[in-house]
Amino acid sequence: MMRKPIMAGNWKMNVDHIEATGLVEKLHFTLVDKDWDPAKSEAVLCVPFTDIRTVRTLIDGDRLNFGLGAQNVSQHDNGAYTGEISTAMLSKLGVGYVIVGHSERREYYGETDAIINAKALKVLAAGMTPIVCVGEGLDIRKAGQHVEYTLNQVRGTLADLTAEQVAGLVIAYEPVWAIGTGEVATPDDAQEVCGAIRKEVAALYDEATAESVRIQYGGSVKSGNVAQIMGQPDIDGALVGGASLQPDEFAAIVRFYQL
Ligand SMILES: O=C[C@H](O)COP(=O)(O)O
Repeated sequence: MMRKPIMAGNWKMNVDHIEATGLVEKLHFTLVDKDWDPAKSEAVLCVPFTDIRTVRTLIDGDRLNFGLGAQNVSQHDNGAYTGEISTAMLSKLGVGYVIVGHSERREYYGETDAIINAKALKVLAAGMTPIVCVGEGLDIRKAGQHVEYTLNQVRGTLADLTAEQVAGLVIAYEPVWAIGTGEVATPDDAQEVCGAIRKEVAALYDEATAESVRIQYGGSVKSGNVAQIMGQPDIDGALVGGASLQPDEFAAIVRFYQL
């Protein structure tokens, strides 16, 4: 089966809803100028909650070929969870993707595999696609435990998901030491773990599910290094932080698959 590549920009806590208008328009015009063919790859913007309405309106109004994503969601349906946002609220705004378990959520907000698993299940139940993040820190990498550590996160975060659900989701492998540091994993390093993730999905489910799930690499992806990383057999796209805030950079990354 041919997997459709997916390039997702994670704006993190940057860009207010006014600035979002400028960024989306610039990105759109850059891509249109360059004859981007959205049939060949998918582009998703994972924006702050406060930007969702604005970006949805721009996508609909200008018929832009971008998917819309959120960066987090509650694992609860509704109720007394001050400050939280539910899957129902997101899906009603036309959100299609939700990042769950980003390493920054794990590190600063204590999210465990069990919480991330609960969030992934809720996202799926609401008809959206989770982008489930996994990846090791520097100490684990130095100790040579990165593959086993990451696979353990995969097992924990995918618990109780059906084969059909896993076939449709996106797993983002982000070695924490490569996030926002300018330090990119080598193509072989990235492939080692992404290949192991696909094998693990085959072992947990079946070959067809493993062939279908899309696996992204994330960590200092830029227009200048995207080709090397995406050239690997088990890497189907990128989760891009810093470079997604620069329209020319992100447009070049999105267009990589049609060059
Ligand atoms: O979600 C995106 C990743 O954390 C990568 O961020 P970065 O491209 O700024 O290294």
